[in-house]
Amino acid sequence: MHSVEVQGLTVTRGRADVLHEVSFTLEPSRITGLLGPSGSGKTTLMRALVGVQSGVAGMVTVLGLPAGSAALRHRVGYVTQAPAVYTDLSIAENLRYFAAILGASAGRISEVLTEVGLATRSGQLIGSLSGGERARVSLATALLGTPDLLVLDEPTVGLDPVLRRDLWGLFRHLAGAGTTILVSSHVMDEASRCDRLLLLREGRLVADDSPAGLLASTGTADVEHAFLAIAEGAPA
Ligand SMILES: Nc1ncnc2c1ncn2[C@@H]1O[C@H](COP(=O)(O)OP(=O)(O)OP(=O)(O)O)[C@@H](O)[C@H]1O
Repeated sequence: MHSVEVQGLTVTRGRADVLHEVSFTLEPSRITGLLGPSGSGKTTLMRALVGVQSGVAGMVTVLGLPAGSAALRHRVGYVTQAPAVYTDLSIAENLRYFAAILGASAGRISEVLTEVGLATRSGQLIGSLSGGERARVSLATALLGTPDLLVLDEPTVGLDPVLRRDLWGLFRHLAGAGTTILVSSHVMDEASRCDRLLLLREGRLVADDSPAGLLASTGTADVEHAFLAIAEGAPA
């Protein structure tokens, strides 16, 4: 059973089509990496899955329902590139605010704080946190509702290698519990941590394969070179 099914997704932003006839599925318990150069349409694709993008044509079904359905609000977690948290509140106050909206319990707040490694910092104001810490608070808010689908837009940007490793460990743990994860990155070395890769180029899906399958089909040694091989071979 697919958790996400996208068929013929075309998105128009301004006067231009920024996604062209994109089709793919996502499966539970899998981490799918969404890779592509800046401007290739990664954020637009994620926004379409979450149901906050306008100008959408085609079919986007999430957990059996049309993307953006009210019933999906608790079941889909979305972490945007810019942390969506209130800087004049503490970590705990932010989480209490979002927990109230979602109907999540106080116990759940403690759980997510532990998952993102911020349990001992809950009283600290967001404004005094580092960028990486803010990103983890943002992730914690997305986890509050125990989502079945987690959509993460470049969650490891600006994080040091230890935090990046820890966060990928957390993603793997969540996938192990059945969560469907879509994570965008333009750091190609993170691609090898994914079960599957979607490569976007100029709004078109140019590859959909496992990391090993991608290297084998392009005869390359790493995802960066695989991407270049595909980009050079594909018509713009
Ligand atoms: N509000 C908008 N109006 C018109 N065009 C837009 C708008 N927002 C984004 N675009 C265009 O849509 C295309 C895809 O943008 P998108 O943000 O999805 O790319 P991305 O792959 O996520 O890039 P990055 O890695 O830099 O975040 C870009 O060409 C961008 O200029």
